[in-house]
Amino acid sequence: MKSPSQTNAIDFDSAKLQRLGFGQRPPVLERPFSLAQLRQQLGQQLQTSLEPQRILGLFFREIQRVVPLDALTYKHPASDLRLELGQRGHHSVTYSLNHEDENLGELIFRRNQRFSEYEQASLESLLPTLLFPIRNALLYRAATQSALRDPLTGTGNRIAMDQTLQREIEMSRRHLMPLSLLMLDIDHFKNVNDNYGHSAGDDVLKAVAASIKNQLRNVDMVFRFGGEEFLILLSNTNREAAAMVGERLRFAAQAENYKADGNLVELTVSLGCSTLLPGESADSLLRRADSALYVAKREGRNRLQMAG
Ligand SMILES: Nc1nc2c(ncn2[C@@H]2O[C@H](COP(=O)(O)OP(=O)(O)OP(=O)(O)O)[C@@H](O)[C@H]2O)c(=O)[nH]1
Repeated sequence: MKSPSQTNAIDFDSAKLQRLGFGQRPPVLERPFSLAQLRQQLGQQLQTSLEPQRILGLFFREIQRVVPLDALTYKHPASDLRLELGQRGHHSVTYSLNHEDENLGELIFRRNQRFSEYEQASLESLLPTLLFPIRNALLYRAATQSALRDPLTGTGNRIAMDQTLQREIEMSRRHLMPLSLLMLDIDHFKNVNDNYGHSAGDDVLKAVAASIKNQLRNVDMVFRFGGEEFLILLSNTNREAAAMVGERLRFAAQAENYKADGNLVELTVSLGCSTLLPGESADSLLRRADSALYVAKREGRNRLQMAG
């Protein structure tokens, strides 16, 4: 039996998505459109994606058939998720999404005109169509994130780092933007374990990761590279700017008092920094940062070494 060609498969999918209103061009919004019709349509459409951004984007677009809006905000702090769609508006109505005892986030509808009671009732009757799609999307997000996170420190793990580094290198080439990398290692970390125990060492590792994340704009670019080693990817950052970030991280680590088994410990970190060269591979970029880190250690620790 001949298997369907890829072209056929794509045609079928796009036709199906088109019928559900996912065409490339946004459909002309027809009004009036009954609430019951819209509820039915949303019930089908919203379950075709597991991405919160996509689900809320569709919801935001479609509900405007019955309630014109200027903006929609969705917040789910437990998933570290905040999405903003549209512009700001003076008036707002807020709903908390709950399913049984589970909090599925908060939705804020905004616009410059007051919401009438009828409009609020309409929104309330459409909100249930979001519950299961959002719940599935949150579960999916949690599952994919846990596969990509280091459970101890909450930073990205090695798999996430490999994927992100490759993607950032491609972006850097395509958009002709610099890309730098910092490799950070805690100095004499073995002493913390030896003096206070492994579990106290774990607490210190968590605190160091938190201190690194506090100093950075994009916390999604911090990865635990090895035991007490972290890797920080700095997109659109040249050598000089990366050196400044590296020094900032070094000062922050030194300024902080870490708690190990109830005792205050002072720590320093050493860093190696490399900036992507034309045509350079991910391996080579990592190797150069690692060699620079080795030099920083050899030359006395608590320092930043730039790769040559
Ligand atoms: N508590 C804890 N310790 C870890 C973990 N992973 C690695 N380590 C410890 O990190 C220490 C690393 O020690 P070394 O590689 O000798 O380096 P160091 O003592 O930091 O010294 P320098 O890097 O040379 O400044 C070892 O004691 C490891 O057991 C972890 O997940 N938790």
